[in-house]
Amino acid sequence: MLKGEGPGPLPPLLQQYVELRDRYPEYLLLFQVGDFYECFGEDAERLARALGLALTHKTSKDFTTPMAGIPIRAFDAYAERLLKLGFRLAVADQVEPAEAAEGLVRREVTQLLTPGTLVQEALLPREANYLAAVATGDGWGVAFLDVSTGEFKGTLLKGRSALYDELFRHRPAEVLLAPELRDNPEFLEEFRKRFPVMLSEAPFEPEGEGPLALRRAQGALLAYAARTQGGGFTPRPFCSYDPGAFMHLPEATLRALEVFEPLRGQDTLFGVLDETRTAPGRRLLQSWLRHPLLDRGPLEARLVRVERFVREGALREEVRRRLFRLADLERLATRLELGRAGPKDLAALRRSLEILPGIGALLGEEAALPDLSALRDELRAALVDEPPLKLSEGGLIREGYDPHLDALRGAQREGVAYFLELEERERARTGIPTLKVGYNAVFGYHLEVTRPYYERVPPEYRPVQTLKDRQRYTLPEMRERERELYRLEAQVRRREEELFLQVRERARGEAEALREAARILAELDVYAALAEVAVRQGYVRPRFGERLLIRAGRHPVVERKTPFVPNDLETGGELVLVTGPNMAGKSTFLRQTALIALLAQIGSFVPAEEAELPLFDRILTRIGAADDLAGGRSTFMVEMEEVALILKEATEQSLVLLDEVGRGTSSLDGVAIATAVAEALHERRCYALFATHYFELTALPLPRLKNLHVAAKEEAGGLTFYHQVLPGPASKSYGVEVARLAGLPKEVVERARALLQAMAARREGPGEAALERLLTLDPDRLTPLEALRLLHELKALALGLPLDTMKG
Ligand SMILES: Nc1ncnc2c1ncn2[C@@H]1O[C@H](COP(=O)(O)OP(=O)(O)OP(=O)(O)O)[C@@H](O)[C@H]1O
Repeated sequence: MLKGEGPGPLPPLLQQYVELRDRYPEYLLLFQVGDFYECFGEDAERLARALGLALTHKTSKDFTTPMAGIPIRAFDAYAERLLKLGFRLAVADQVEPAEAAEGLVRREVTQLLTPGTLVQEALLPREANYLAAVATGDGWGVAFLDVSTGEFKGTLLKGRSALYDELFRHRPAEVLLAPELRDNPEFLEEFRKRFPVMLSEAPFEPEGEGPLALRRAQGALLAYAARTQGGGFTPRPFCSYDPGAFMHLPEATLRALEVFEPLRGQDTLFGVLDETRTAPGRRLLQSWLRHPLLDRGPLEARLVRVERFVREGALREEVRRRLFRLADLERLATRLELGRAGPKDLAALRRSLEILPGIGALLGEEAALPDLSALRDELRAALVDEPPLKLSEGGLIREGYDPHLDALRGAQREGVAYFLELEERERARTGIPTLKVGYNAVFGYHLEVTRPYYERVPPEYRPVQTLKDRQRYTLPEMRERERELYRLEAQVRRREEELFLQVRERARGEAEALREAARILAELDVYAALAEVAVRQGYVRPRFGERLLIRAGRHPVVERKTPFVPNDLETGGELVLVTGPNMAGKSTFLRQTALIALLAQIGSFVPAEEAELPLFDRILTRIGAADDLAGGRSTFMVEMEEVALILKEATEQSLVLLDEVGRGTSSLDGVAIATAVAEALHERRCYALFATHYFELTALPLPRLKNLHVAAKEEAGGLTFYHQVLPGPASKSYGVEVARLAGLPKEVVERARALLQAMAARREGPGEAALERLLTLDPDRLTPLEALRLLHELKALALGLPLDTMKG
């Protein structure tokens, strides 16, 4: 029931509201009343709270209820906020003109809006906008649907972590979980922490082909899309893909390399690369970054295309200039199919089709664009230059397109001309110089006479309205003419609508060709964008081979902000240890190597003077302070889990980056773990870069160990960082020096220096000291307490620590 006060029955308007609202219980119903969308009762309170709106009251004779609303003209902005706040929206519009209604205006729900099923350009992000569904069965089935483009795909995965990686790659806006997952509190809790997105419900009835889990996921997506799109929606054919066909980029890697999202600051790899000029191009570039290729053939093919645009600057510029004016043809094709394309959409389509042949001519064979000139000509002939936003506004079909419409408009013009002439005629006839023909919504056309001339008003004038200083009249012949005009107006509107729908139908028939054009143009856009970045930033075309050789490599994101010191790397799959003081640039060096590899495997040029790279099957990373995403686990625990996964997955074709593994525990454990991990990586024969503070590692007796260090120099004023990577291990750690630079209190720095010296001295022979102490005592004469104290003492001696640090 509607929360309200008063004894009476619900007023009819609210009755209608409640009926519609109850049909969409999971949605917030926005109910059109004139120029506003209103909510009533508790929903009004929710709406007002969410948007910070004033809450008013709807009051009728003996009923009152809270009311809050948003103006329709500001709908997009409010809807976007509401969706972000986690609302699903049902929009109930008045579906007949208020004048035509007998009693209450008819209202219907015309749109259901949820974050994962949007097709409204104004509400959509520029990225792909996925709805995902997850089900279990013979594995983990996950399927994705982008309603705005019709993209529909999915895959069967073996385990939960693969599922998380796949979801993380696609960043769905909304997720449907099968009942067995939704009802599993442990799964649900973990899932919600990792993916704070809207979870919605749908039946998981199997649809399509393939393993059961995948069919169930597909079924859920189709059911949900059918509900929100009102049945008119058919996705593109389902594409079952194999994540193993692409380079494996786990969530940890995408995060650590800041591919799409910054860890700190705002800059990302995508941000640097995104010189695309069209929305489909932008989405394609994102998709390439999520799915780097494994095979040389297609990569070389991409590189050839990028190289052409690098070499031919004028061509690149010209193509990019034209691409800029293109509409999002991919999403437009979907709106055509859904019957949701408006006059502006068709105008944008026309503009785009006018640009197409020019691009085709510039590129020749390379852009085999479908011929859409017939549709273009049709749109040119049919639509006025600047059509209105809404079909109902009228005035969108061009003169000369349809003889019938032209005839109606001709008659309409004559009708209007009659009223203009009427003014002249009646002035002459009555001798009233101020006589005017006017129009208003209530009385229609009328004759207006001011007070001084009342006496001259002829008897056949029929008064319709009296104002302070003027009277309004009508004539029988005027009434007739007016009715005729209305009739013509309605006919014109109807005819325009008919013609518009015909043209839209024609365009809809070309939806597939439009998608094809969009696909080709998106690729062009990405090639041109990658070339643009390559030229601006001085990238080179990478080669693929056995060695990992990078000459004068740079970090593509860091180099945009600071003067960058380029660095070299050459390895044939050795374990490369990188040492050097904190802040020297070890992490940056590791990251830039991985970013160069990633860029090469999407077919991009890379920030270096020369680069030869193996085709990596995966990039695995353990870098930086691990945020505990799933909650409850310590930093060290997360770190070890990541290392475990790396050791499990790394192959000879993998690029592995480890940054300071073992930091999160005691230093002895840390060294031990780091050493064992280094040995295991060495064993795996993967391409590994291992940055560490443990100098013990640099001397490990491993045949394929290579030491590099990042140079720094101690000078009078402290440390100078050169950010230069040089052969061999670093000479010492400089940790205390960096601590001083960071502003640790002077006395603490002094104390640390002293301790460091003491420990270094004792480390010469810590075993000796412990042994000596052991030999001087008689175990039989010790109390248990003394024995315990002694054990602490021995341990301190063995570690070379001062005794007073080991109390307790
Ligand atoms: N080659 C380079 N040229 C210019 N600046 C660099 C270079 N490498 C790193 N830097 C800058 O030096 C700073 C420290 O870099 P980074 O975090 O890589 O150091 P680190 O050795 O990994 O430090 P820590 O051991 O404390 O993690 C950063 O601000 C980075 O921008």
